[in-house]
This record gives sequence, C-alpha cells and structure tokens, in this order.
Amino acid sequence: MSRLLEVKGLEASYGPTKALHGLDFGLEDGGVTTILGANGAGKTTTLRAISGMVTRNGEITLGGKELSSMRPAEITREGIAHVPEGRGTFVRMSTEDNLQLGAYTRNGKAEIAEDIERVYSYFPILKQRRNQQAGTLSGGEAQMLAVGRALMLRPRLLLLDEPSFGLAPLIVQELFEILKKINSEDGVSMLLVEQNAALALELADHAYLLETGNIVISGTSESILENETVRRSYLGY
Ligand SMILES: Nc1ncnc2c1ncn2[C@@H]1O[C@H](COP(=O)(O)OP(=O)(O)OP(=O)(O)O)[C@@H](O)[C@H]1O
Repeated sequence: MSRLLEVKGLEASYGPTKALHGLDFGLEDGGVTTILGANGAGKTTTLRAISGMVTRNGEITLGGKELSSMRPAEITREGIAHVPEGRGTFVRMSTEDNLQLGAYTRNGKAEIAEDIERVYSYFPILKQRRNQQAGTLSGGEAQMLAVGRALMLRPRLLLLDEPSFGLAPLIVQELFEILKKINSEDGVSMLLVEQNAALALELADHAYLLETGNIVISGTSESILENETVRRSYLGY
C-alpha cells in the first residue's frame, strides 16, 4: 500500500488557543485509521484542519498533492468527504434530494443515479425513506444518510467524526459493518474519530492516540490494543 494522506507539523488554533501542536501522521491508500483520545484532545479539530474548516499550519498532502492552502470546497473536489459530528444533512429536504445534493461536485446524471442506487444497496432503509424529509429520520438513518451523502462525492478519503454518537448498540454494529464493506468493496480510505475505542480499533488497521493536541502513541490496531495506557484509559480492562 502507498501513502494516500501525509500530514506534517499540523497546527491549528481557535483564536489565541492552540488546539493542535504539530501532528505528524499518515494514512495508507485503502486503509482505515482511527484517532483516539479524551474529550478536548483535538480529534475533531484534526479532521476540521484536514478539510480546511479551521485555521491551520503545516503540510497536508493527498496522493502527493498539497492541500494546506486550499479552501474546503477545493479540498472536497480533491476527494476528501467530511461527515461531521451532528451529521449536517438538510432536514427539510428528502433523503433522495440530500443524496442528489451530495453529488454537487459532479456531472453525469446517469452515473449519479447509479451511485444513488449503490448507496441504497449499502443502506436499504434509505431507499424505503427516499421521499421522507431527512428531519424525520431516526438517529441511525440520519447517520446512514450522512455517510451516503458523503459517498456521493466518490471520495478517496472519508473523514468520519463520531459516527456512533447517540446511536443504539445494534445500529452502531450495523453501521460499522457497512463502513467495513464500503472500505473493502469500494476501496474508500477512512480517517475515523471515535469515543468508542474498541469499536474503532475493530474497523481500523492503524491508530493514533491524541492527548492535548499531541500524538502520544501510534501503531497498528493490534499493537494499540495491547498498549497498557490505551487498555486502562480507553478500553477499560
Ligand atoms: N470553536 C472553538 N472555539 C474555541 N476553542 C475550541 C473550539 N472547538 C474546540 N476548541 C478547543 O480545542 C481543543 C480541541 O477540541 P476538539 O473538539 O478538537 O477535541 P475532541 O478531541 O474532538 O473532543 P470531543 O470528543 O469533545 O469532540 C479543546 O481544548 C477545545 O476546547
């Protein structure tokens, strides 16, 4: 596998407050990497820095192309789709219109229609809800729609911020199985932020542990699962 994403010396601030203190990390093409850490460690900020939503410094390259001076819309066009915490779907629009809108960077009606069917094949419940307003979907369906909408960009890299947040365990299990399929069948790489470390390490092949804006531990998911600090603080055994 070659490197898809390469991040060097990434810093991000909110006004005078520095949230990230020079992160170095990367992601293999076709891989799933998770960022673990306590509340306020800087996980969300890392994703926001990659997609250009906060002021940042450092190098961010995707497939060798430098993104750090690009705006969010350009970064999206380069192939990075961000599924934010809180989902960000258009609640007054139908499920299908949300998916249509997800393809706003693309031309080609037939291909877009095909991709909508592909999203429905991953998430059959969304097909049943196709004409329903997004605001009336359950939490799990809304999260599926948020992922589906991001897939409509045909991304190379999906940034997922707490996809399990507020969902029932069975729904979470289902969602993560589908994410695994999207990764293995469509080859979409993923950078995943998750409070549920056990779940995240099951899906991911690599992990970074973030503490107050610094990476303190990194490695393969297997090695992280055996790490004493991670076990005690994040896995509870
Ligand atoms: N909009 C903001 N304005 C000012 N400070 C912020 C803002 N968003 C985050 N921060 C601060 O930046 C730091 C990192 O926050 P961030 O949200 O990235 O952490 P996190 O690891 O994602 O935590 P959580 O799991 O709570 O979302 C924290 O100290 C936080 O208080």
